[in-house]
Amino acid sequence: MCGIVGIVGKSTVNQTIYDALTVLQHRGQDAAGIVTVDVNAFRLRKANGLVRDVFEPKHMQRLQGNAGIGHVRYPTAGSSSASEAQPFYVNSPFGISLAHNGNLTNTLELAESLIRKRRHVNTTSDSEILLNLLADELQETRSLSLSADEVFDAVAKVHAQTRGAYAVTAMIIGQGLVAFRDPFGIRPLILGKNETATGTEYMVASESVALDAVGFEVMRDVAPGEAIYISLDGQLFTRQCAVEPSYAPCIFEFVYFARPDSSIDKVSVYASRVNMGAKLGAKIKKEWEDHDIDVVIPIPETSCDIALEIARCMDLPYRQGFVKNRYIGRTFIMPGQQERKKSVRRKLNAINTEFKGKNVLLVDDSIVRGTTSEQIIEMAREAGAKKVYFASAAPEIRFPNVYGIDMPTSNELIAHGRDADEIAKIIGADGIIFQDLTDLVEAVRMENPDIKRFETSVFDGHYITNDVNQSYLDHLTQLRNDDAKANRNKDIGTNLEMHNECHP
Ligand SMILES: O=P(O)(O)OC[C@H]1O[C@H](OP(=O)(O)OP(=O)(O)O)[C@H](O)[C@@H]1O
Ligand SMILES: NC(=O)CC[C@H](N)C(=O)O
Ligand SMILES: [Mg+2]
Repeated sequence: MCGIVGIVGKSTVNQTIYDALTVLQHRGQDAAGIVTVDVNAFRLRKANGLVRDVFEPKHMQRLQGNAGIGHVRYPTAGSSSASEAQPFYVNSPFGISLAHNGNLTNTLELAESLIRKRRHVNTTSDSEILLNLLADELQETRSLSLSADEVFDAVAKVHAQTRGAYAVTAMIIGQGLVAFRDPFGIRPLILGKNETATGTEYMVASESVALDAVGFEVMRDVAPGEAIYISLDGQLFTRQCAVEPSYAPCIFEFVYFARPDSSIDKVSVYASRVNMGAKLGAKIKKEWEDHDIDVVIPIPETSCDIALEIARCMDLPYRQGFVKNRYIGRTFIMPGQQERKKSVRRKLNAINTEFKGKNVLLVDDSIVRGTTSEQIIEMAREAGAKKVYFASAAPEIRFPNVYGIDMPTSNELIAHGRDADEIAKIIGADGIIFQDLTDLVEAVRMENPDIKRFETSVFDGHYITNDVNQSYLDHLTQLRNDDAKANRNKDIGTNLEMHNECHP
């Protein structure tokens, strides 16, 4: 899940984009990039690493201009190479730079069609393909100065060819900023503004928290299939560019990805998590009527709001029994299983007194590979817990994700082909309980009943874009299982990469 941002401002935007990316860091820890438009040239800095490490003062000084886009990356296609960090750049027409959150599902088909059009894609990234597709459609216009309608026509043609999930910001030299969201709105995108003495500044971002952090006011979510165009002189245009748009936002944004202080599609992420806690608390009370739980303990950080509500519903004490090292990032979005495994104990440590002699209910937002739960249960026992129960605010994750979450192979999922008892046995829990899917959907929908459905494929195997079959999933397994990724990334660093980087 990456984070994207785009701004057309009235003064230099480098610091604003940087600040926005720092609050979107939870969406991608692998690489970061910013492109600004300095008169008629792009200024680019992108590299592997966290935002605070990628941009040194010397880079910031060169990122001049009143408009720009930014990206934080969590790779879900291609490799982790710095050359696949975003934004991507293509020189024709105009000069376009693009940042993408999501994952395309017809990448191969699109790559072939681009080859037939004599377009070259230099990396294995699906986002570079998306950029070339947009460029190719804009090329068709032949205008030297684009109208908003010409930009929207190009986006409509991109929609017609592209399958999968994509929220995009793209900067076109001499023209403006275009942002669009796939026809199901799988990935989030929000629009905001800032009134200044010299006019209105506009900004789009993955989450509202990015607007809050830089003092922009939220205008509204970008609708599924909709495109936003902001000319460099600051005029805002919008148009629906998809033929049959319909809301199906990814439910995992609410479970795990997004920050609780964000609002996505008019749903407060925090409120949806509290609702998840209420639903799960009610289920535990009903199904474990004679339970012997003494205390509810969250597994920081994402599950804290959920666990607190479970404790309240069950009339049990809530204790923060694990301390999180604030300098270690999110475990699940780390690139390899070894690194993920090692990081759990470096990240979380138990306060023994909260466990000694007690029956504890550990709460997490989700169990994906079981990396966290298995180790955390072991830690709870080492800290002296008598019994360790486990509650997951998401149902069993049994199917791969193809829309921008790196869960490409079912074999890596602990719940794949296993029932709750078998999962409890593997992670070493005395009992386990999962949220029902209908309750999870309801927990989010309660905050915005206008959303009729969500993208829930990891739980039910139903892929909203209707183009995902077993042979596609097998292909993905080959391409993106942990071993394949590790092999592919072995050469990184020795490869010659073609991207603009600021030399020391
Ligand atoms: O079953 P697993 O494969 O371990 O994945 C699930 C865990 O990973 C995430 O935590 P993470 O540490 O990424 O982030 P957080 O601090 O926001 O909870 C999520 O909140 C679960 O705790
Ligand atoms: N998580 C994402 O949104 C990833 C975007 C894109 N597919 C990449 O791998 O760079
Ligand atoms: Mg967690």
